[in-house]
Amino acid sequence: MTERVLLKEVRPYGEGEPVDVLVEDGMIARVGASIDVDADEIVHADGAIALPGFVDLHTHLREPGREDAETIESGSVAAALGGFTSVFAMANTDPVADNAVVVEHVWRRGREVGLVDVHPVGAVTVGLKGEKLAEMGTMAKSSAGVRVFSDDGLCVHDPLLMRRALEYTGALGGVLAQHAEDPRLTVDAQAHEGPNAARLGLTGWPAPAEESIVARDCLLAGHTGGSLHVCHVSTRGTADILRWWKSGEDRGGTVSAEVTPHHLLLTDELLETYDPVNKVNPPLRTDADAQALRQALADGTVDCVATDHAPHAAQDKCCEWSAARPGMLGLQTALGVVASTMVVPGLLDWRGVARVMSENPARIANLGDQGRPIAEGEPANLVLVDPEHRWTVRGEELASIAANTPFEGMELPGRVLTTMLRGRITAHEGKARQ
Ligand SMILES: NC(=O)N[C@@H](CC(=O)O)C(=O)O
Ligand SMILES: [Zn+2]
Repeated sequence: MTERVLLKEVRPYGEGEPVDVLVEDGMIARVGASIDVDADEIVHADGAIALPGFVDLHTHLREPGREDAETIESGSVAAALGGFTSVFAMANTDPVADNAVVVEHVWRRGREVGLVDVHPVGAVTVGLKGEKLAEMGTMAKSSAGVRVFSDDGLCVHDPLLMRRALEYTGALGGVLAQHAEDPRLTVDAQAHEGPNAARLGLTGWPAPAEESIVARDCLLAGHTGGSLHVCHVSTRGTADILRWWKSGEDRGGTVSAEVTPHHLLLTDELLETYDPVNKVNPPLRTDADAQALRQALADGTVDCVATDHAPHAAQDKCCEWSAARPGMLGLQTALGVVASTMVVPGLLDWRGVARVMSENPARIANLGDQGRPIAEGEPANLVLVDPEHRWTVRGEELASIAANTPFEGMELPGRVLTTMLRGRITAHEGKARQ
């Protein structure tokens, strides 16, 4: 096992002159100019940017149940190659992660693979049915130590159940991640409700289906003192509600929010392709929405980026639009899309990227050893990024078993050179190291 790694010429947060970073026993032992010591491995970073390892609050790893789309192993490889050191594995597996047995399995398998910390998310309701609360306390007390709860894929839309869920997760010191989409505002929605969907004869999700749930849940978080995390914010109206919530007085409770890379970049103009690879929930919205989301991420209204990495087997994506499952790959393209939508136009600098891809998600999920400063005495959870390197996305070349990327053929800036988890290199120059 490598105990001592020397990173030559890195630029923490992309600022200042390159420095060397010595990593020993999982910790950053020294940061300074020209460190000259024996090491088990030397990484010549040539001025690459060093950031704290990325934390993804929203990943679908599909194990157990749909190992033909992704496994904890293949998803961990994708995560390490994407620069992640922690991922939160959503509960909509088969069987559902609504009990201690399933969350412990996911947690243990993640540890065995060892490329990224896999934190199982516990379901809020039994079987994701939205009827009665799952045994959240048992999942919290299990060896998996679940702290994030979500019925993601489905919305906890019953108001009393949501109130109780916020009270209960609050008492456990956890956070409730809501997939905000009121199913009673539409029937069989397939896209964003607007002229583009209408032209194709598709029923849509109206923006208020998301916004009304977000507004209600913010008020409930305040009333209960609970901790709400809004998954994949997709509309301008949601950003406005969050901005109102976060402005001014202390309203009680805590509200945080994530945006996906695809909602920052893509719009419902892609409906015209009629290619199910572009089908996702919440749906791709308008250009005005995407612009508002970029602004909201830049000004802190939306706290973080989360991938909503949602692999689907070919047969679930290569069919007619309405039969296709919603969801797209995201782990290996997240950095590139954030770089192109936020860094290149000057909306975020690299310190800002560290904030939205590592520090804020680590804070929301209460991870003590992630999203930490790059400084002596801190845990060595790091990613080295070459900002100049542009690469072309090829679904077949991604590590996921599924290949459903909406960014196929797109050239993205920013390449992950090295990912390091507690001092161990988990990915280097495009290869994971198990
Ligand atoms: N985002 C999606 O379109 N799909 C996700 C569920 C989800 O994140 O809502 C999935 O599990 O496939
Ligand atoms: Zn969701």
